[in-house]
Amino acid sequence: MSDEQKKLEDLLKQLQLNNGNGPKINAEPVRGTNDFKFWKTQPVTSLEEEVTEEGPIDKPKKPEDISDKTLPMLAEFEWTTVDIEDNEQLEDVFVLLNENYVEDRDSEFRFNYTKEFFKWALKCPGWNKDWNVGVRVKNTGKLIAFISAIPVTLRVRSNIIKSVEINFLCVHKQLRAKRLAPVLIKEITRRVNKTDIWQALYTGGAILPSPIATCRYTHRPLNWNKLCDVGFTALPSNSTNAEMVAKYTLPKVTATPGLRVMEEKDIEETLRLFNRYQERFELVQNFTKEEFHHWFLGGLDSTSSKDSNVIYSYVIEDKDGKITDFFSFYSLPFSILNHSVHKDLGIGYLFYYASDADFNYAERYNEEATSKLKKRLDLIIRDACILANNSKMDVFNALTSQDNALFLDDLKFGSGDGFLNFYLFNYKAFPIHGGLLSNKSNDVEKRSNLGIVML
Ligand SMILES: CCCCCCCCCCCCCC(=O)SCCNC(=O)CCNC(=O)[C@H](O)C(C)(C)COP(=O)(O)OP(=O)(O)OC[C@H]1O[C@@H](n2cnc3c(N)ncnc32)[C@H](O)[C@@H]1OP(=O)(O)O
Repeated sequence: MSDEQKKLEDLLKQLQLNNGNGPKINAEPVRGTNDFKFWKTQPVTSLEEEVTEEGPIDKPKKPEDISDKTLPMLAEFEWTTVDIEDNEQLEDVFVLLNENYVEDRDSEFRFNYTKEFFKWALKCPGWNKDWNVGVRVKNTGKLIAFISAIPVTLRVRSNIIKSVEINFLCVHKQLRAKRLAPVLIKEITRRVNKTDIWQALYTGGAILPSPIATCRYTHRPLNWNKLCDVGFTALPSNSTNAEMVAKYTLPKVTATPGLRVMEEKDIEETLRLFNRYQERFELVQNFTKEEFHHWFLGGLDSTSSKDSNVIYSYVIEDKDGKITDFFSFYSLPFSILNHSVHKDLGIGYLFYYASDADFNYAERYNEEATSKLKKRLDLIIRDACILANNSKMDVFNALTSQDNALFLDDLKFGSGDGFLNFYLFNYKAFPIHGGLLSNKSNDVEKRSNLGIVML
């Protein structure tokens, strides 16, 4: 591995952003399902099993069959339902997450979760106050653990599943390995089951029984100089600074004719385009109009996440006024501690996109269809990088999901060390291709059949 690659790998290692425990994946010894004391008791597909039929694992239950009582909790702690509309309680959550969500990091960088980010992530249409579950120290009231659920409608191949997405599971660093996580998971399961929902989607770096898909993180440096300055990377010995800057420098102006910020009036047409694009994937989230509005135009109220620079959505309109493409990315920066000049590191994450470039072809893998879509995605995702850069983001992340493998190499996204596993709770499903070949490089030909992006 060259110096430059090594440095980039180091940079990428530090940028294992989503779900914190990504970097551990390679170090984990291989375990069998029986070694998972908690998970072997849950309705999940075991690691050894070959799925022969898709569908729920547990026998059907009714909400009345589920206990009304919270799970027992250790004497010094107590359950709390975090009211995320109360600024103080919301602050407790982001202090907990900012300080404890990401592991394996010297105390140089921290996620800079903001209230706006949480409002966007947790207050989606249909959100349930009861599903923001915390644990506090009885004496002091300090929040030491959290888990959340939001409602989603999933499509797994042709089956529509009313479900939840579980996210932001976190236990304070000093209280790790005390089996609190299984209690949090069981408590959120109880609360969700009480509303007659029996399936969940979740992701993580850790390998648990059993991933339905595995994707890899990729990262596109935008501001090489700053990434160097803050110690994320150093100048490779065989390159000049000018060469590295030239490699990653993007123009200020986007290239796609008709590109503009997505507006309220575009919602219906863009959702139609998006739904049609998503048909190609085997696992997707189905959005209602209201949900689409929330996830792509920001919050539900006037203090919208869009205005707070959390979610960025763009459409491309042709000369007849038809929307032909759309793309979106969100921002979740790091705070840089103890640096004299730089206080933040801007990080953009590719979210959803759609294009009609291959709609005239019945077959997704048709050579001409592939070439048209690749050309289009190269153009529009490059513009996404330009816009992210113009919005002061320093690096742009994408997974190997969706059709991403078509543009990742061309647009200079480097493969990261982290992998993200996708899991379904109480639902057996055949594996879904995550866009990786067996040697873990991008599968440019087949791309991915996973059409869902989780925060
Ligand atoms: C229908 C509704 C259903 C709803 C529920 C659906 C399921 C939702 C599932 C949750 C989806 C979350 C999605 C996200 O938010 S993924 C993000 C997870 N958070 C982080 O990585 C932040 C930093 N880490 C921590 O805060 C802690 O290390 C956590 C909280 C992760 C574990 O705490 P701790 O380190 O103190 O351990 P323990 O002694 O309490 O517990 C040990 C047990 O926990 C199992 N474990 C470890 N990590 C994870 C993990 N990421 N998903 C599921 N299980 C995990 C582990 O294998 C062991 O079980 P087993 O090996 O004995 O079997």
